[in-house]
Amino acid sequence: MTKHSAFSAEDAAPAQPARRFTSYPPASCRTAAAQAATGSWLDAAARRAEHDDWMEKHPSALAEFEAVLGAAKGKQVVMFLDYDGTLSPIVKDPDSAVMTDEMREAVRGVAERFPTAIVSGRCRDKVFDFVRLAELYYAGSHGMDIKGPTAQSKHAKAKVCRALTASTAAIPGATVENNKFCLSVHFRCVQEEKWRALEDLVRSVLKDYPDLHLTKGRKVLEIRPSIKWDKGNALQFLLEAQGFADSNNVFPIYIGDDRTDEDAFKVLRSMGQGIGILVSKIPKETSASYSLQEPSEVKEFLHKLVKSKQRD
Ligand SMILES: O=P(O)(O)OC[C@H]1O[C@H](O[C@H]2O[C@H](CO)[C@@H](O)[C@H](O)[C@H]2O)[C@H](O)[C@@H](O)[C@@H]1O
Repeated sequence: MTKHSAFSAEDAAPAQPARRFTSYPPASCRTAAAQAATGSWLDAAARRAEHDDWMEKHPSALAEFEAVLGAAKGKQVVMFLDYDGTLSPIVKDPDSAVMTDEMREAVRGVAERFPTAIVSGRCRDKVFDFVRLAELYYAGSHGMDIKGPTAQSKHAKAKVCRALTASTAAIPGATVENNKFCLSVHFRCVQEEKWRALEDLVRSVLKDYPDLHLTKGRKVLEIRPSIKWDKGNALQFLLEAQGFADSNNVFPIYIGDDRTDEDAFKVLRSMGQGIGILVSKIPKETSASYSLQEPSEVKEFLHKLVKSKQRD
């Protein structure tokens, strides 16, 4: 199997051997320096081994593209794409997480050939504003915007949004994002020493709202209604809505980077159909079968898929 070539530079073993000192530092420091260098080299080697092991279990969807195509042969590919960290890079300001025009064209190309859905934690309108492609299905608020909760829960959420905004104002850098049926409390710009305090504040606000629960994403606390409705349900709902319920001839491909995407990966595993692709540079516990390192590889994968359709 092809191993990942783009192993990150900071993980690589030091290029230089231990330096030679003439008079300074003294022998004891030399030993300490040599031990530190050996230690960090061993750490790097262990990290590389862990990464290689993970790549054996979750090979690159690009390197194994022909195998993916082989598995999809004769079946209807249905594409599911997470937004943040999959189609757009992770950035500090959630409102600036735009996708590039090249990525938009790649998604458009796929959507012209395969039924395609965006499944995001963001509210549907916001993710649509970023993607701006009319020909797609959109599932916002972790899929809740397909099967919307009641007006009463929306009202409760507006209240909790105000309460969270007020109570987290004391933590510099914390921001609250209203995702219509869900809320996000961002801490990417909060000093690490304050993370615990922020979580405690959020949890204390949520005590008054037993119908809401908290999950964690990439430097984000996500608050959602405690109903069994996640990206996995959204995937099943969208397959049914597109007429693929109980079909053996469907090959869903779900690409995502975060914990909430795991619900969709698990659904695919239990269906025994299609594949999940995790977008990650580092080894992570996942139910996805394949991996891609970053959004630029997602774009390349989408381009390959479009080309494969032209080959048919
Ligand atoms: O399901 P997704 O489309 O991946 O949405 C999950 C959350 O994504 C956004 O937050 C993440 O991306 C931000 C912009 O790059 C980054 O600043 C933040 O740290 C990440 O967690 C979005 O803002 C959240 O509302 C979504 O829940």
